[in-house]
Amino acid sequence: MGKTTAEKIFASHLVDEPFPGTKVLKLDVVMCHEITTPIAIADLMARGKDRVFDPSKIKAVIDHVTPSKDTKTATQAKMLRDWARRHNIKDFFDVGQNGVCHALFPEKGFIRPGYTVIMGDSHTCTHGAFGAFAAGVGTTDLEVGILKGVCAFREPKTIRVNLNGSLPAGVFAKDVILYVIGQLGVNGATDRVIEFRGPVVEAMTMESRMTLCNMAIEAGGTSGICMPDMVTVEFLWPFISDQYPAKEAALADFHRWCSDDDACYEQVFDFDLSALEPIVTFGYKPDQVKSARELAGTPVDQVYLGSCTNGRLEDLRVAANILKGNKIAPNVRGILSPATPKIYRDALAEGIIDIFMEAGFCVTNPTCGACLGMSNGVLAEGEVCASTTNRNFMGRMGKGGMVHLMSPATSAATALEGVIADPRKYL
Ligand SMILES: CC(C)[C@H](C(=O)O)[C@@H](O)C(=O)O
Ligand code: SF4
Repeated sequence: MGKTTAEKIFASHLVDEPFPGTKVLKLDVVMCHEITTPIAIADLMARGKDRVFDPSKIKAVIDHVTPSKDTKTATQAKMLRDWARRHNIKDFFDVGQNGVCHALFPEKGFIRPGYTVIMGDSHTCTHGAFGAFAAGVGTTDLEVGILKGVCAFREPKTIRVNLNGSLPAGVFAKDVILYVIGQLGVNGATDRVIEFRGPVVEAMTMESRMTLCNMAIEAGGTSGICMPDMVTVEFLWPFISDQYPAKEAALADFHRWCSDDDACYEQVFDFDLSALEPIVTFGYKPDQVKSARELAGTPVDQVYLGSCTNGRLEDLRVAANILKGNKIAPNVRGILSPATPKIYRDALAEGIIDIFMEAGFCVTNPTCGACLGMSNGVLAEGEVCASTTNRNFMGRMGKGGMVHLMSPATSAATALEGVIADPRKYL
């Protein structure tokens, strides 16, 4: 019997099985940010265990609220900063170099096919786009990870989602994942790995695959996973070119992590996406989805472009193409947070930032900020935001505020009209 990618990673990283089904895995990367890691640090210090297993395998960033907005967030940032210095963690990203963790760490080339990755953050599943097993964990697991470089998991079963056909114009990875979550439901993949397969994924850039895997958790999934292929090799090539004689050799090496043809899945879904429309959420759960066409005309107060889901260069490009030469509606505020400094600078160099500013957008520094209602665009009570983020929970972007999740294209069209709009008319 063949193995899935997740099964291969579990088998190759297994160090112990203390109880049947509970597997302790060796970790390749432990990622840290300033909201959850300081809690782990404080506890480790209190227990006299202020140590790290391997500073080169720990990556840390201040990203959720940055630069700090008040004493509380400044203290969280300081705890992470002091800890990174104390333990000689070289890959630590502070104000000026920092960006949203799930965009920044892949951009730095920290993730490889076959890796095990944990972080005290639910959207860690994003990194599965590289063919890795990447899972969000709680404080206790994070502490053990930092201290010993291992983590215990119940081995998840894999759900295979075949994305067939090809995406029509104006339809993007975000529409695909919103549609998939709509089909699976918010608990449809609980404690499962979602393996994204098929021609639609194969045609996607790494950025789009990250958008796809990013929201696996919104269907309950432990990790999303895409098969590593030449797209993966091309993305990682600047970081691995000294390790392989040629790209084909890297591809052959990565290929061993792909699921075997005779691997066994708990469930298989087949979706033909050739007629998929732009998708928007309408309620307070990410599986409450309709087409942008059906929701067109719904008023919004703010449009937000950014986050670990859709704050990457290709997202900004798509939105800029729609905004170019136009002004956003007078009733909306437009906010753009490029996800990393590199994305920001590349967007500047391409004239994208100018297009956003000409259209009337406010451009913030790279940060999570508005995505979780902490800074740089918090909603007032009763306000509605069209957003490229991943969660529409009640009050997510501000107490009493409502969020409609959508693609960068749909949010750009919505910004121009001041009401939810179908982006296809701007193509
Ligand atoms: C702050 C952090 C723990 C949280 C998460 O785990 O997801 C945040 O990133 C979010 O998106 O709500
Ligand atoms: S951008 Fe939003 S979803 Fe992503 S890590 Fe930050 S707060 Fe969480």
